[in-house]
Amino acid sequence: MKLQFFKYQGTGNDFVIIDNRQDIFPKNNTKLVAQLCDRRFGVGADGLILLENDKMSDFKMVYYNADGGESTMCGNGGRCLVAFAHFLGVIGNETTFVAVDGLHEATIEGDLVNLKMVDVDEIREKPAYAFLDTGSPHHVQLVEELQKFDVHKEGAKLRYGLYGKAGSNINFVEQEGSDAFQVRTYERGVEDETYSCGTGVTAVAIAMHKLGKTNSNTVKITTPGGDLSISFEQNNGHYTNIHLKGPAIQVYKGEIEC
Ligand SMILES: N[C@H](CCC[C@H](N)C(=O)O)C(=O)O
Repeated sequence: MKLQFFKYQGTGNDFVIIDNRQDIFPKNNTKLVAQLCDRRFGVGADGLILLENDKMSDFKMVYYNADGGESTMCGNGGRCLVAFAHFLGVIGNETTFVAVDGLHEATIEGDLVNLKMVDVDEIREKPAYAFLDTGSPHHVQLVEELQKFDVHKEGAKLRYGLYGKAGSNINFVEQEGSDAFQVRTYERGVEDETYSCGTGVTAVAIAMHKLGKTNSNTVKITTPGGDLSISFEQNNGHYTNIHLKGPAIQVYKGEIEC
């Protein structure tokens, strides 16, 4: 089968995106998804995303990690899918779409996509880290000298050790300023460090506010793949109106025999 795909990246978190409104993609073929994401034998990506029709909203997002398994919400992937839907003319500059964690509103202006994330009501605080779910599960841990930190080794230890089979994404953080942080993320389902993780930087921004490391409701996060901005409201420990904003770029369009 000849398969047309588009390659997108959001601050270096990269995706194979397929217009599946005609329901042509073999969704249960885990091997095929993993092969398409393989950086040697396939296109290469952190994940694969399907754009599908939805009766109640503009479109539906289906997300798969590079290991081929369908997974929880992808913030950077959601931003890239909004850019793709705009490119196809499925939407204008505003949209509401459905993903595995519910409805998401988003706006697009040029290359910048502003995506509303799910509310966060529970943040588990431990002495050395915080754990919260921003559409995907995230461990958030402050470290010294982040640039020298062995993210892959330490991330895998926590992902398989502390979080067992279900796992979690692991974010290591260094404070840069009163409302600015650097983040590097070990991503579940990629089983490696990615250049950026959208639900991850969202988790970091909220955890840093909860821990009192910042008093600002708009936080700038620098990742190896670029900068993202997270804004939110907070009342009695409940975080709402959470927005993840950053670039989402179409890299190329391709065709693959599979
Ligand atoms: N690997 C994540 C999903 C993708 C998250 C990330 N790419 C993002 O931008 O949020 C998980 O299985 O929980």
